[in-house]
Amino acid sequence: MSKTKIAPSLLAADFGNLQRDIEMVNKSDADWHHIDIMDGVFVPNISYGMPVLKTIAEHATKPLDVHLMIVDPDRYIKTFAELGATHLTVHYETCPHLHRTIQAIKAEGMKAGVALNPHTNVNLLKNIIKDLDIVLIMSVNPGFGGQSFIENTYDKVYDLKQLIKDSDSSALIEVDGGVNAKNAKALIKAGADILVAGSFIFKSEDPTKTIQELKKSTDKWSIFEL
Ligand SMILES: O=C(CO)[C@H](O)[C@H](O)COP(=O)(O)O
Ligand SMILES: [Co+2]
Repeated sequence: MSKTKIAPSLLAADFGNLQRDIEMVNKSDADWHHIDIMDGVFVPNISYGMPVLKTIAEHATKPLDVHLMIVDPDRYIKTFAELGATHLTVHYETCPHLHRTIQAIKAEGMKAGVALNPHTNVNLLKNIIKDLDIVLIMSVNPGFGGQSFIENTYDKVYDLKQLIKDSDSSALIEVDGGVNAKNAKALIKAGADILVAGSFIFKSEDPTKTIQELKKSTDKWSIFEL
């Protein structure tokens, strides 16, 4: 059984059929629902906000992995907890008091994550890595789905894995942006634990099958390596 988690990004879902797409994920081999919140300030795009998240939470049966691409995320930590987020990830680039932010997320009973933009060095997390449940490596510039995967992500994942091991941290590595069947295995080999995929899943002919195949491909790889 693969330990790799698959988190379909609802950003690529059909919003006219949101309930249908959430239920597809519920019944699939996916592990989490990935929810992208964009504010049009930190990133040049606005996705959706609280009323949509409330609807997602009403229909979703798997953990809600919320990825905040917003300035001053501290203002909304409590609200996201009340709406049902189980995992809350903030961007390193938006948090001048990152330690305080992480503690505030945990105090609300959620798992805490930090996301890094493609240019942000993983070693900047050295002094907080033991406090983190997740580090999300952006493999595209945040703000839009459907972009091409940035190739230096493999090295970043590998470096982060070393940092996690050296620090005796239990943080999981999540990779987000342009993930597909072509890069999934190499990402896991580099040390990724969670793969987020939006367009690759929802724009495919049979999203349920695509999730199943993505999950299976990570499985096969681990068996092959053992
Ligand atoms: O955080 C994100 C964008 O900022 C999305 O989660 C990500 O882009 C997933 O979509 P895709 O797989 O289509 O790239
Ligand atoms: Co995301």
